[in-house]
Amino acid sequence: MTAILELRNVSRTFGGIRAVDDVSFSLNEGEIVGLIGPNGAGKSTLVNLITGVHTPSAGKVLYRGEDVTRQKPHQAARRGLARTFQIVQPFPEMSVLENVAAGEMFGGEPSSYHEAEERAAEHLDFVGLSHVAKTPASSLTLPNRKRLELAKSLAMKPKVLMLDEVNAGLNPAEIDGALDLISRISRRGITILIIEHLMKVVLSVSQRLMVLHHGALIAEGAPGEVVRDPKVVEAYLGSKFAKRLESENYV
Ligand SMILES: Nc1ncnc2c1ncn2[C@@H]1O[C@H](COP(=O)(O)OP(=O)(O)OP(=O)(O)O)[C@@H](O)[C@H]1O
Repeated sequence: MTAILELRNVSRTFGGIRAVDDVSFSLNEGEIVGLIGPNGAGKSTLVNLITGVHTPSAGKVLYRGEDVTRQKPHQAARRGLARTFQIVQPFPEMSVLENVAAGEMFGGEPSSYHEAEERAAEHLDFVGLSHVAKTPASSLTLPNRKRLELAKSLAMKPKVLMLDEVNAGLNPAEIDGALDLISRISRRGITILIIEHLMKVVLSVSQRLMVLHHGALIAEGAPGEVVRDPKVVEAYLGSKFAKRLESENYV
């Protein structure tokens, strides 16, 4: 398999805090990889390092083998390194369709605004929001805001899509819908890095799992092995919960 994204010994410090500590990994084209770890482990910082929001203090970020360590956020976006945000922030006054069309104008290089809206309508159809296309984004329910966030990121023509807690706050039926959508996005060939606190969710979609703790990658591999790793049980899962995941056949 070809690595689409690679981090080599990446660290990032903020003052005295080592938010990301000597992290190395690759994402292969088309994979869905889960990233888990306790609050403050460095997950969001890692995404910010991949999308050019922060520059590593040390180490390298490679995209398709090209050194992109010092890229700016707009350059990362043009390369197709896209993310969703934990706190969903659409342009509230604009309609759902206009929100996605804005993403197309920025990342999709349409020949006209009309074309941007046409493509935006296709993204809304894909995520199941056609029926609220003309509604102001501010009036959407939480699950639909999350779908809008995904439609906006699809407008950016992502190659690697980083999903930050897209299932937080959803009920089980809404989570099933979101997981179905993530699988359909993956089938388009988009590589997915999913950051998720809900273990049952991350285990149901991830082909590989990585665990961050105090900024360092403490485990990486097949989900079943990672969940049984004593370091991961101690740092994150707790032995009771890890056993429950096994007994309920999640791993
Ligand atoms: N811009 C910043 N300036 C200073 N410290 C920061 C900055 N961004 C992150 N940190 C610190 O880096 C560490 C890692 O934070 P980060 O938000 O990446 O963790 P996280 O794993 O995403 O947490 P959560 O699951 O709560 O979102 C924390 O100690 C945090 O306070």
